[in-house]
Amino acid sequence: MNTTNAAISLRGLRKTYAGTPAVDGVDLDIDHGEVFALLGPNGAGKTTTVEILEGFRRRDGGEVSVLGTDPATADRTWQARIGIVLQNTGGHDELTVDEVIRHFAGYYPAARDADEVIHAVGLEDKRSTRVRHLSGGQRRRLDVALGILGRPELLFLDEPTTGFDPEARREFWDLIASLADDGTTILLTTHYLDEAEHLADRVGVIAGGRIVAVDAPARLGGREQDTAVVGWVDRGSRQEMATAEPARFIAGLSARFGGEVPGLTVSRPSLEDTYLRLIGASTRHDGPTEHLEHA
Ligand SMILES: Nc1ncnc2c1ncn2[C@@H]1O[C@H](COP(=O)(O)OP(=O)(O)OP(=O)(O)O)[C@@H](O)[C@H]1O
Repeated sequence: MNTTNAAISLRGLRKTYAGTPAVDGVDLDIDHGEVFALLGPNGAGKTTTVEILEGFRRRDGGEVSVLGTDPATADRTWQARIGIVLQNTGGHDELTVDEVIRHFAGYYPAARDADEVIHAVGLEDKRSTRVRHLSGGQRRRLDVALGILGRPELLFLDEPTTGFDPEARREFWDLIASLADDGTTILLTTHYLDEAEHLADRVGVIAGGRIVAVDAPARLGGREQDTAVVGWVDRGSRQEMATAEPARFIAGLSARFGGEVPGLTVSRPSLEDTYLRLIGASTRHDGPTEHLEHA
């Protein structure tokens, strides 16, 4: 297996539940320092894949290397190098935010400073609040705080901003960007396409347990080569033209209007359009998958 610069390397990963494949031959390399978003509809196999990488689930086939180690046989030293934010964590209801963070800091050989972490996730106002009194979004921030406490080289984030209000999501994105700047490798799953577009160096789309596309968000599924649609207003009526050469077309329009083009817009398929096309194509080939969910 080629693991030269890969923080994560998968070859032919397979997992079957009661004879039904949930992950069906996944090959993937994620580089050190990369932010990688795994996208896919409900039931696509994201959580199963990620939990195998985290060492929580056993695979039925394939090769897996995470930070140079097979998670199925990894020890505590390896565990201390990764950070995990699961979809639903609970517990510690009677402790305060401050107590929970200081308690878990004790488990790591070189934990981040508790105050620094509380500040990073924006829970300063809640440091003396018991966990059971936190809102859903605040609990999620606490989950993230616990995930980054041990200065992980590799951070797994499973739907990290579900339940966040828009401002909290932006703040969280800044936090992830700063962790990435420090060299942390990040694998996140999300149903928010804008989140993937904002944060990820590359995205992988998984459907029916198979990877159907991997690329930078701007290039996924040939997006950057897709036809652009130029819109404008001519004598009060909206016009549109699909073109592979929008700059040339707009130059022609501008000449016609003698300068500014009224109501000019240029649009290309959004990441969501591309994602839905990829998922749709996969669904048609593989039979029905479960419901789509996206923000
Ligand atoms: N413990 C389990 N036992 C049986 N089937 C399971 C188990 N965990 C997952 N599955 C099935 O495996 C498939 C993949 O599930 P998985 O949770 O990996 O999907 P996902 O992409 O994370 O979905 P979501 O976006 O809803 O979180 C689904 O069909 C699911 O029903």
